[in-house]
Amino acid sequence: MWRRVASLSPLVSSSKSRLLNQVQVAYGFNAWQMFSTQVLNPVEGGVSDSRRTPFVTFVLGGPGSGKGTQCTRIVETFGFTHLSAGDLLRREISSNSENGSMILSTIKEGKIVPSVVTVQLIQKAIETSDSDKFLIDGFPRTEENRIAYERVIGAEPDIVLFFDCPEEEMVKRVLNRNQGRIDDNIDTVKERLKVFAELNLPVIKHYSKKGKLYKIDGTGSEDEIFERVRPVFAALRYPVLF
Ligand SMILES: Nc1ncnc2c1ncn2[C@@H]1O[C@H](COP(=O)(O)OP(=O)(O)O)[C@@H](O)[C@H]1O
Ligand SMILES: Nc1ccn([C@@H]2O[C@H](COP(=O)(O)OP(=O)(O)O)[C@@H](O)[C@H]2O)c(=O)n1
Ligand SMILES: [Mg+2]
Repeated sequence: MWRRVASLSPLVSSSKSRLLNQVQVAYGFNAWQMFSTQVLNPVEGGVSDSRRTPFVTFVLGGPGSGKGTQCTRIVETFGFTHLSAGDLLRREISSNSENGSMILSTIKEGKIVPSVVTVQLIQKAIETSDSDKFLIDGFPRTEENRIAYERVIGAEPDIVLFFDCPEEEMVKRVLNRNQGRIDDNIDTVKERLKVFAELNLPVIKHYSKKGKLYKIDGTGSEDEIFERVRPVFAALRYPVLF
């Protein structure tokens, strides 16, 4: 059995602020095994207590809500490894993989790439990293994404951040993003907002019900928003983190 002890004080669930204490999370025998920092050592007499599973944060929010920007800040301050689902998919396009043209047209239309593709990319990125704490940004976008991840990885995320931002502000930010993205145009943004409301909000609701959701006000300056994010991570009492 792979065990982890974490004490969390989430600030916000869905609508009301409430204090939660997640004291122990125990996972079964699953894909996280490969993250043990020590392996069974018959010479020294067994399994070390320092075996750990990675700490996973899903980072959600509509297009332009500031997920990537705040992930960069969390990485700088708390040392997480940032995995952006969108970046992984865009990398697949540039590497001319067999799925490249399908991914390109899906992103162009503002639709969602089949979960099997995205989950495989995330799984590979996790497996080839020696980090033990990940921010998975822009994933899961749909209930199908979420269920596929849980099935393949064999675990739920530890916490979920949701950047809540008015549509008007998100549109403004995306149209000013200037990163040469094929989906940063008004028509695709409209579709992405629709997809967000229809398919991503149910995922957010799911994690809210489970007491894992931290809803962050995504308006204001980057610094102001980070000051809302900081306490979430500062409150973690998890030996792997600090
Ligand atoms: N608080 C903010 N105020 C204004 N612009 C922002 C803010 N946070 C991020 N941005 C800008 O908005 C755009 C979208 O941010 P990004 O982090 O890429 O969002 P997401 O990953 O959620 O789509 C980027 O150009 C970014 O520099
Ligand atoms: N889990 C995911 C994440 C992104 N994507 C695709 O990639 C596009 C860009 O995702 P992104 O996370 O980089 O976009 P932003 O919300 O950061 O603007 C999405 O609009 C989808 O077309 C997906 O299909 N499935
Ligand atoms: Mg992003």
